[in-house]
Amino acid sequence: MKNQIVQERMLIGGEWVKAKEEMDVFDPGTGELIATVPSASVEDVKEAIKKAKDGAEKSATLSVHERMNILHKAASYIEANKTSFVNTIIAESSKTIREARKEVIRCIETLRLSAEEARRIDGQTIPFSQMPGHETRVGYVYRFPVGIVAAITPFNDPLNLVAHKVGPAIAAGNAVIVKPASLTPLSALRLAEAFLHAGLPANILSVITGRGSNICDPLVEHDDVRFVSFTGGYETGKEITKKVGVKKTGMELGSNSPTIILKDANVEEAISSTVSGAFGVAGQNCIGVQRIYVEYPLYQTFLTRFVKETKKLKVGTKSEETTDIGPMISEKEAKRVESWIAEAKKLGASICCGGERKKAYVEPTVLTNVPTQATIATQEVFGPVVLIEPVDSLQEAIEQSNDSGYGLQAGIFTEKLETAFQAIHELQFGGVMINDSSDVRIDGMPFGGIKGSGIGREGVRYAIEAMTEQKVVAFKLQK
Ligand SMILES: NC(=O)c1ccc[n+]([C@@H]2O[C@H](COP(=O)([O-])OP(=O)(O)OC[C@H]3O[C@@H](n4cnc5c(N)ncnc54)[C@H](O)[C@@H]3O)[C@@H](O)[C@H]2O)c1
Ligand SMILES: O=C[C@H](O)CS(=O)(=O)O
Repeated sequence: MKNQIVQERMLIGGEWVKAKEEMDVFDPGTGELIATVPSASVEDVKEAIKKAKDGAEKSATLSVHERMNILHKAASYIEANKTSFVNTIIAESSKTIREARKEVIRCIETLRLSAEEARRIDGQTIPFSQMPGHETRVGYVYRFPVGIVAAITPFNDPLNLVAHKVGPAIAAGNAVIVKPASLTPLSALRLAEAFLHAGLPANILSVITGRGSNICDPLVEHDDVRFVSFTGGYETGKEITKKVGVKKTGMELGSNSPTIILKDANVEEAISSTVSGAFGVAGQNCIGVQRIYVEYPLYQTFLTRFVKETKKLKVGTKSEETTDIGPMISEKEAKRVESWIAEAKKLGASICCGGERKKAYVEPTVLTNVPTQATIATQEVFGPVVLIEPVDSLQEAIEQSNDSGYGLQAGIFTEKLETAFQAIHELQFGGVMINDSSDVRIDGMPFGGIKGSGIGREGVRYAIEAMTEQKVVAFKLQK
């Protein structure tokens, strides 16, 4: 039986509204139309900002325990409706049922962390008398909310990466306007429902659905928006930074993450971690393993074992428990990855396994001997493809790893502490994982990259810092 097509509404202030135009949402695995969402207009954006001004005043006056209570209640609502949230992620995104369950659990953690961190938004006293002439001054610094946060989010984690912006924004006493990915907007709408059930006052949260720049430009350019929190591709981030003007931004961008396997590595651990890191979410993971550098004595053994494990992965229907890899987010993206593989092969690369595409599904693919001028060697593939190359030494592995416009996270497998510390010091990334692949994140850690991978850090406490301003207060005491 064909799924019922749900005509969704978007949340502006405290009201669920339609727009003059609608936008279709498809299941990337079947190509079926699963819902329509409003395609917001510039007028809708302006209305959301107007409502958010009122929301920001309300949010700032909420006590810390009120914010904590709302965040915990939202988390509990999601926990009580876990299956529904899992099914929404499966329907609109690339995720398998096992991947979707993990994301819902992480979203609950993110919101509970946000509640906890709300009680830790503190300041410090300033010893003014350190400076001659200021002996009679005492003072302190404290944090206050920026006001309105614009949150623009990507398709691959349609729930938890929205929570990583909404949770900290509310914990810090802000209003937040979310513009979710046009391909996966439904989970963000369900998250908004959770907050309304939790008693979030009207106008603090809006979720405006629609396409990219036509509604994002008026959002990010507006002077009343004081923090732009963007997660997405490098090119989009670059466009946004040109438009935001004088306001705080957080940029969580792309990567082509490396993992180094030295000859003293625990091979079984390395294989398990890098296979999972390379092909989770069909490779559509910002910290997914795209490049693996293996020290020569281990290279052939590692490559043979990696290919053997890769061939065991089941590509298939997202809702089946046995499926390891679902579809990419669209057939268009799958064709892009297919063309990058073809280009690498034409330039001399070898395909050890995979390489085939069927509609939006791409087989997990292992390439070797990839020329450095190949697109797939330098850009972010954001698909189920990994390059495995030999290196003569740690130094060569570090040089190859750093030879990238990105710098999000890297991994290295070695048993030697000195080697690990050399890699930690010399790898130019926002995160270095030891005896793990690059694909490691907990929701409480500082997360973000350098170079083309972004500006600033997310992770609940760090997002709260970015979504607040500091105010210094000094009292001049009477002598
Ligand atoms: N660093 C991180 O934390 C992180 C996490 C997840 C994904 N990502 C990155 O996101 C990318 C994949 O996600 P995507 O394809 O949704 O990214 P994308 O840049 O295509 O879109 C991200 C968001 O920006 C919106 N957008 C598109 N064009 C825009 C424009 N001109 N102005 C303003 N907004 C615009 C989209 O509608 C979407 O909501 C990858 O590069 C991935 O590495 C990074
Ligand atoms: O795609 C990038 C994500 O931020 C990684 S994680 O899903 O949050 O671990």
